[in-house]
Amino acid sequence: MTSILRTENLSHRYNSTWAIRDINIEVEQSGIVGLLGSNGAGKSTTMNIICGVLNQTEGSVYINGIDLRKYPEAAKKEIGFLPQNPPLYTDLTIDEYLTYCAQLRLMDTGKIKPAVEEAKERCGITHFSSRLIKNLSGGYRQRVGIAQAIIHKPKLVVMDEPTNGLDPNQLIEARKLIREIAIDHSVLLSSHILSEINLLCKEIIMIEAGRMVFSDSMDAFNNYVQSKIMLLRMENPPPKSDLLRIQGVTQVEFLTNKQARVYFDGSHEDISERLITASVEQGWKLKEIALDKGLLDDVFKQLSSQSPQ
Ligand SMILES: Nc1ncnc2c1ncn2[C@@H]1O[C@H](COP(=O)(O)OP(=O)(O)OP(=O)(O)O)[C@@H](O)[C@H]1O
Repeated sequence: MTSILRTENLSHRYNSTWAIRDINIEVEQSGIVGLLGSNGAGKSTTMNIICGVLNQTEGSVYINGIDLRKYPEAAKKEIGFLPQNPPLYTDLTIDEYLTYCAQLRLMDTGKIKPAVEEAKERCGITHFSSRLIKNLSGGYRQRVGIAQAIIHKPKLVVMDEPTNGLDPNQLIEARKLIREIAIDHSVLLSSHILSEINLLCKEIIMIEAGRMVFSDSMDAFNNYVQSKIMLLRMENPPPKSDLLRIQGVTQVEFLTNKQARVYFDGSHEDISERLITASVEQGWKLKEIALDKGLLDDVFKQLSSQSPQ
């Protein structure tokens, strides 16, 4: 089956330095693929090129097998795009705005009204149809942004940091909506937050400083990234020097007076055993011991030094 998205050695420079270099992405027909990278890694550049908003310096983009550079109109029919700052016209109502977006997508006049109704229904914004966009909350504006991205029923929906800046309740709703959209569309979604990608995506592509450093399933990623940090919570913590005396411990950082981050060498099973034994012997009253995978900087360092790409 043809991949819905394939990029070949995608490279771009805005000035003399490359913003992205040799990005090779392949997205199959359904589900959510995450594009992870720190700020400035090249996520927006990659997504803008994939959506035909920016012309690449080198390389190719194929949407459902169609060369985007050669046949932009045909290829763009299959793409919906939610950029980092959704292109909302805030003085229009939701109905006016979505109708305008459908016209820009060159949809047949007779199909526009039902398409607007369907997109509103899917995004849960029907009850605000005649409300001006400027009078909507951030979460609802994001839904309108998603509605414009799916109005023409594209096969691929590209979302640039769609959960950025949402409050915790809006976040839950936005994730739910994205999962629903992914049932019958392929979704490529970017984030600089590893846990966000972990929650939503079945596959992950990671870029760092414009280069692809990882591309595989989320499970493979979690197995690949071996954390070298333990988080300990103790009722009666020892001094730092005692922790540093334990074989394999290389660094200790107290986050609160009861919680410590312990960096180690060797296997985590060995170090856990030594820490637990020391806790029993020395009476630290260990309440929690867990691997800490949350430090994206460490993951980047580990992957960029290990990856063959
Ligand atoms: N219009 C531009 N002109 C010059 N340089 C640019 C331009 N847009 C982006 N860059 C540079 O290209 C690199 C990649 O930027 P890009 O916005 O693609 O990264 P990003 O991963 O999306 O980051 P963020 O999450 O901060 O948006 C950065 O070094 C950035 O400074």
